[in-house]
Amino acid sequence: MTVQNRKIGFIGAGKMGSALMQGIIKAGIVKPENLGASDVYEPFLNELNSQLGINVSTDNAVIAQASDILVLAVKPQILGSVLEDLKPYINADKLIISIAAGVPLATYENALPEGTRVVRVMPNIAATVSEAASGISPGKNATSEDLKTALEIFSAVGTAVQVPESLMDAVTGLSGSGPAFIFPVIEAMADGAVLEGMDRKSALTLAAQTVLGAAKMALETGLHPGELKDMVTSPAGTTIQGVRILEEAGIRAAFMNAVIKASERSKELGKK
Ligand SMILES: NC(=O)C1=CN([C@@H]2O[C@H](COP(=O)(O)OP(=O)(O)OC[C@H]3O[C@@H](n4cnc5c(N)ncnc54)[C@H](OP(=O)(O)O)[C@@H]3O)[C@@H](O)[C@H]2O)C=CC1
Ligand SMILES: O=C(O)[C@@H]1CCC=N1
Repeated sequence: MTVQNRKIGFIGAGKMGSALMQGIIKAGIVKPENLGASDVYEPFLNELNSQLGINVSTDNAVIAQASDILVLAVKPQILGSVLEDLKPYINADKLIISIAAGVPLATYENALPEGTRVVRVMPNIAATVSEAASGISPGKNATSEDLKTALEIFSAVGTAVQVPESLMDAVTGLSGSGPAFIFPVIEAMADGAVLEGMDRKSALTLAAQTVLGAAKMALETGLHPGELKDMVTSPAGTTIQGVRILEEAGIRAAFMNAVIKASERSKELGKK
């Protein structure tokens, strides 16, 4: 069964919930009238209703009851109380997809009625432009059809891969948080060119396209990033000078540590 004729509801229509809704509508896998969202902030819901044509409510119960697939997109810190509120409206006919950082599948399975089908997903904000990277782990009651459904939804907004749940915190630290590690790289590289005299707009365009092009080469050639770096660094040329500066600044350790720290925070959030 495809998601085409199923009703998908979002509990929480903040940054990630609305990014996913935009991406899903853009991909055309669900009609706006089959999408719904609830949130505590009404003006934002009204904006989503007028921009995307989706159904909205400030009452989570309304969206939960109307949905076949319920995407939980609230902060991990308030998830416990949201699950308590939702419990009366959940049964084994509904598929629950949660994108909350850190929270293990067992938390949902224990808090919701026996047999509830849950899939845990960690997407990223690039769903807005159909380029999300998502990790997906099905829970103990999820069927193979449920996994297919989750893969269909998250592949429609980018790339989605199944991962064992034990790696979901690593996915969170890497691709969930990762866009925020790369945006400053784009900004800082552009700053360098601005310092050299380039206008800000051209500098940002060239910096962002450089990151996009490098990522595309890594994905499409399948070559090791070290080999790709070697293709740019001419002997006694410009690039190797820049590479030395980055190595002196400890860029590799900094990025590794950022991913590790974010993964650790994801683990911590799951324990609360
Ligand atoms: N942002 C990202 O890049 C990513 C986020 N995630 C996950 O997505 C989830 C949402 O994150 P994000 O979108 O950034 O957070 P946001 O704060 O932007 O969105 C959460 C929304 O839920 C609303 N809300 C608060 N309480 C309730 C409630 N009881 N019922 C319904 N809605 C409520 C919030 O309103 P208010 O602000 O008024 O409290 C807010 O609009 C988190 O669990 C996060 O871990 C996963 C991957 C990437
Ligand atoms: O920062 C966070 O906690 C969320 C999860 C991954 C991206 N944003």
